[in-house]
Amino acid sequence: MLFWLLLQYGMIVFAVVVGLLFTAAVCYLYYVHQKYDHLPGPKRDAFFQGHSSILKKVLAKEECFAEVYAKLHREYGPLVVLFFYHMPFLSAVDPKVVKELLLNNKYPKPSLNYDAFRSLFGVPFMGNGLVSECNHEKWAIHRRILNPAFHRQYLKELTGTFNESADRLVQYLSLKADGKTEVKLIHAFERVTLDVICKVAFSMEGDMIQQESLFGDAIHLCLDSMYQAGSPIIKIDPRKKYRDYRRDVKKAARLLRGTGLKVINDHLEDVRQGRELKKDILSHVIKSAVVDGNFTMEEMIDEFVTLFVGGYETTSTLLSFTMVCLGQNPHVLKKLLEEVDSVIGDKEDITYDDIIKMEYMMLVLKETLRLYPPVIGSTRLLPEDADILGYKVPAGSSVSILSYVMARMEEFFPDPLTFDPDRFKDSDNRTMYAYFPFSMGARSCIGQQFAMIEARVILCKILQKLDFKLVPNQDFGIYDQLTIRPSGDCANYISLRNK
Ligand code: HEM
Repeated sequence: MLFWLLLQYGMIVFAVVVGLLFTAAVCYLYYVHQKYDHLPGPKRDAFFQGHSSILKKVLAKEECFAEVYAKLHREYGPLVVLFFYHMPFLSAVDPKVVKELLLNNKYPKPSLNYDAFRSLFGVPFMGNGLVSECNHEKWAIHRRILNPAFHRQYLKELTGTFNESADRLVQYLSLKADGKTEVKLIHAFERVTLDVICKVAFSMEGDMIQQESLFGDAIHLCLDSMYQAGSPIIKIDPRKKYRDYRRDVKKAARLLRGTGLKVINDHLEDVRQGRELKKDILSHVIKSAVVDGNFTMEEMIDEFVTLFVGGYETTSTLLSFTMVCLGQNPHVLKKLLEEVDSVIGDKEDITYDDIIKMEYMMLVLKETLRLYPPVIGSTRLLPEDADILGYKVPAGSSVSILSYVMARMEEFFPDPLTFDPDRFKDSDNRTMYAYFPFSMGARSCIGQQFAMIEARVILCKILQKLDFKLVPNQDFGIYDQLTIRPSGDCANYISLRNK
């Protein structure tokens, strides 16, 4: 009898607690909605999930985020808000907002957005490396130490290493250059950029181009899981499929950090043995850690993984999209080949001085980054209430500024969907804050020079020796996985060039 009374009492208490929690959640969500309901944007599909149909389509890879926002901005104007569950996501596409948010250090990166960079299902990943450190003072110390390693002057001295990797790529592609084999360039570029980052940044041994590499798969898996972090289900779903997924992601994160630990220990051993430090980017971190104690071991591993991830997929994506654009625009390819032949000719070692003469190639890369910026934009946190384009936006909001969307707007780039490298020859102030594939301001990409040197050396080498023809009727869409990349394989028929 007493048992039943207690059970009934317990159930009443439980129902009251659940009821209170539910009411609190409803009130909270109502309060959050009220704060943003004056902003433009589509109607929410559901009170709790917000714009869940959009999120579902994006996570199912039916649409990419950048395209979703591009459509919304066309419909609702330069400021748009979407709700994913209780979280408002604002996007602004206006040069004044870009300038204010990106060039002003008072707007930090929103820490919450970078949680998925720091750890994956509880296993450390990029930690508080340069990309994900949101405390400005802490970030500034590490950035100051790493800046010289990415300076043009320093990278100039490493052009030989870029050449060696590009030569290995040409060898690899030449083996398939029979004019009829479909070669998936996307994978070839992933291998070469992995090879470059391993050698230039970390002096790692081994040929990543000829060998199947575990690292590429590990990075893809980690990027995918960072992307999927938008869905809370994936973190807790007990079904085998999701348990296996979480296990594989954790294993991949451990592989990358474990490799970092080994590479760092090799460098530290050089210091202990009094040997000269290797001429690579990691040595700048090691020197600073040993001399000034500016990095702990965990922080060094954070930077290792950050550079590994940041430096590999972005540049391979740029190369893949460039080859798609060149294949689709034979007049551009012809002009570029003329430049390669006149500046490089049969030269084997491409120097920094050679590549800066390749002015048209630079325009081609810039135009590719306009249409296909691998990182679609940046996000900043408003520390206090702000007026954005005439709307009051509450403190604590995250506002995204999307290079992908702005660089495809007619008002900044006439006839935006046409691939026209010459448009950058005389670009004016209109485009100054509408084109920022490497972001802008203090938190802009540290690897911009690195990527552009690498891309030019690789393009020069492959165009010098090989002919490319896009395999017709393949998928030329965009695949969104945190960074964007071609949804197809960028398949080409390759033959040796007949000059
Ligand atoms: C085409 C190639 C690349 C593109 C389009 C690109 C783009 C970007 C963008 C847009 C950001 C800002 C991200 C944000 O706001 O959260 C960024 C940051 C960063 N990128 Fe790149 N990136 C490229 C290549 C590289 C390379 C080759 C490296 C390293 C070797 C690199 C390392 C980094 C790092 C460490 C940051 C964080 C910088 C900081 O906050 O101090 N990136 N990149």
